[in-house]
Amino acid sequence: MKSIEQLLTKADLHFQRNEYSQAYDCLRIAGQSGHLYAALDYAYHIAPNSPKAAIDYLSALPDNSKPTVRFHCLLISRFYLFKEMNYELVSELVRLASAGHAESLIVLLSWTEQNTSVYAQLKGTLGRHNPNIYRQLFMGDPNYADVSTSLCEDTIITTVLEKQTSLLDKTKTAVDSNGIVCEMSGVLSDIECDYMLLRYKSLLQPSMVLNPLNGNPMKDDIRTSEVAIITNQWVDWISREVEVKMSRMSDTKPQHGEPLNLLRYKDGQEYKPHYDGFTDTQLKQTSIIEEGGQRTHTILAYLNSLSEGATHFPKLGITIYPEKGKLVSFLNVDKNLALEKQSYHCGQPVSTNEKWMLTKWVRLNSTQYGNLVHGS
Ligand SMILES: O=C(O)CCC(=O)C(=O)O
Ligand SMILES: [Fe+2]
Repeated sequence: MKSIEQLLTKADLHFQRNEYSQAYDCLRIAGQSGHLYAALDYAYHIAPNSPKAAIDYLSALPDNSKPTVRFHCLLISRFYLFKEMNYELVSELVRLASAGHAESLIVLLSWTEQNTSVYAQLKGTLGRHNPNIYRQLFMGDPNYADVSTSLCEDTIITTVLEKQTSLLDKTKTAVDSNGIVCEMSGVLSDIECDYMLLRYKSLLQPSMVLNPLNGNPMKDDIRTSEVAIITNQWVDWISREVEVKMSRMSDTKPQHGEPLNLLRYKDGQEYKPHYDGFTDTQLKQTSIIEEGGQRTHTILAYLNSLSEGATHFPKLGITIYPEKGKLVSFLNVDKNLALEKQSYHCGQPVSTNEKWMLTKWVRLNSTQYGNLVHGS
């Protein structure tokens, strides 16, 4: 019988030699011997193709009653197995939240209207159990001290399920007569917007664009913002939820998405007029084809509201100002998959304010990222 440390060292060696199945086998056993992160790595490795097996594996661990283990079972159920929030799932999330589990509380808060008693109860529970996370998310608002009642579980379950139904019933509005650009307000909750910004801002780096000649990322004056690319090692429940909302709104599949980009523009930064779709030269490059082919759609989400820094489509004469929680989607190609010339657009410069947003570029086919994060 090997120790956990020996198993992890062995897994590392296999990873270095690209021997993935042996490496994950070591993680599986290390997980069963009590190493939680090895167990989660293994579970997320098998979840895209075998979500049920991933949940069974986690549920059979010796520490299967730990909130973290239960939370990840629920996450796998929601995004890989059922692909929706159902009654059982929300009730278990509420039980974890009642016990003070921070991530469960944040997920539930993101599904709840502000200024309601349910919101105040969830906020209070987060403040009491996780004061540091509370302070970051609510910027020091000390109001939770007023709310001392315990969570009213049935009301929370009903609230979350009703919110899901109301979001599914929402319809997008075409902004131009051909429906190239569409918008939908109030899709992301304030908590989702604030959380995405706070959680991922530490990953910000200068933005890149793809070199039209060889497809390699490069710095260019055309795009001066900073960007955080939320790759699969950083995704969590909230970021996946945002992606699902973006894909519903644009009638695309979450599996076809590239990783989300979090963008920050400040001090005159901008994204000059450009196409998101690839040129014919870029489409001949294997790296682009392998990763799902042409970028057919773009979905933007604004994380704050501004009266500058609009997204502008000069050929369509459309100007959309950032509005917190609003999604905008547009087509980068026409019916024949040729570049949609009308999709030419820019992010206008900001002067006095910071502009925070998310961009999702969606490909014609599945991406490796999409399958890993949303199942196959
Ligand atoms: O900043 C904007 O409003 C547009 C961003 C954009 O065009 C992009 O990320 O592709
Ligand atoms: Fe763009």
